[in-house]
Amino acid sequence: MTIDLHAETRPTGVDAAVAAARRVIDALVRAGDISGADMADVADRLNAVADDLEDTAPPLDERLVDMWRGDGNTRHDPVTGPENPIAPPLRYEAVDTRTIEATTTLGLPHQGPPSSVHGGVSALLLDHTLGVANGWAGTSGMTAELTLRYHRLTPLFEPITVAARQVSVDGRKIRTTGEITANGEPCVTAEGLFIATYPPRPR
Ligand SMILES: CCCCCCCC/C=C\CCCCCCCC(=O)SCCNC(=O)CCNC(=O)[C@H](O)C(C)(C)COP(=O)(O)OP(=O)(O)OC[C@H]1O[C@@H](n2cnc3c(N)ncnc32)[C@H](O)[C@@H]1OP(=O)(O)O
Repeated sequence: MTIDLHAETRPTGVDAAVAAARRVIDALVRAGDISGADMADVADRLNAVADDLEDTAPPLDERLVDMWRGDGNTRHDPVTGPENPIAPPLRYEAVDTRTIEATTTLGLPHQGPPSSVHGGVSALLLDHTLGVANGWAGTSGMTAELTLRYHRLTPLFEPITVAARQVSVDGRKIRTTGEITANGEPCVTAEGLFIATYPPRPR
């Protein structure tokens, strides 16, 4: 089974609220305590929003079933999910039948070294992108090993491309490679071993 690469971001519903939350996260990290904003008031207003959401949320098991409906890609993951405010979000394009890529620009919430992407964020983006490349190529699995090499700093504030390719499938062992590039230069390269299995989706 191959998967859809695009979880379209909708202009309404939770996607719109999640896009607003991403703006809030970015603006808070940007503002810090040297901003002129009244942060006590900001905290009150954000807590009021959270109170409203918590009061109206469905039971957790109901939401889990909703999140995992269908058999293909999901809308909630922390890398591409239009329903997840911690997702940048990446939007993949097919390069060929086994290779995908996405271009994005990250900002201060994902900072590690000064003006550079946190190494753990790079690992997150690559783990997921390798996993989706497997889904795209037709044989999915869970990460058993992920080996990363950080060649140079990955910049914030300018476009970076995250790409992955399924290299081989040998029984249950899936080997997949990937990279993050900026200006065509590799910043991080990845080699992954995935095992073809997946926990059952909540139904
Ligand atoms: C299948 C259908 C799916 C459909 C989905 C379609 C939609 C797709 C859409 C969107 C894609 C989304 C993409 C998401 C991406 C995110 C990925 C993650 O973050 S995954 C979470 C992090 N990974 C874990 O938490 C794993 C935890 N570990 C485990 O569960 C097990 O250890 C597991 C599954 C990795 C292996 O356990 P075992 O019991 O199933 O398999 P054993 O029998 O131990 O090993 C099988 C073979 O693999 C080797 N193997 C296993 N682990 C190895 C390792 N670490 N290094 C080397 N070899 C290993 C073994 O030596 C064995 O080899 P020999 O058959 O004997 O030759």
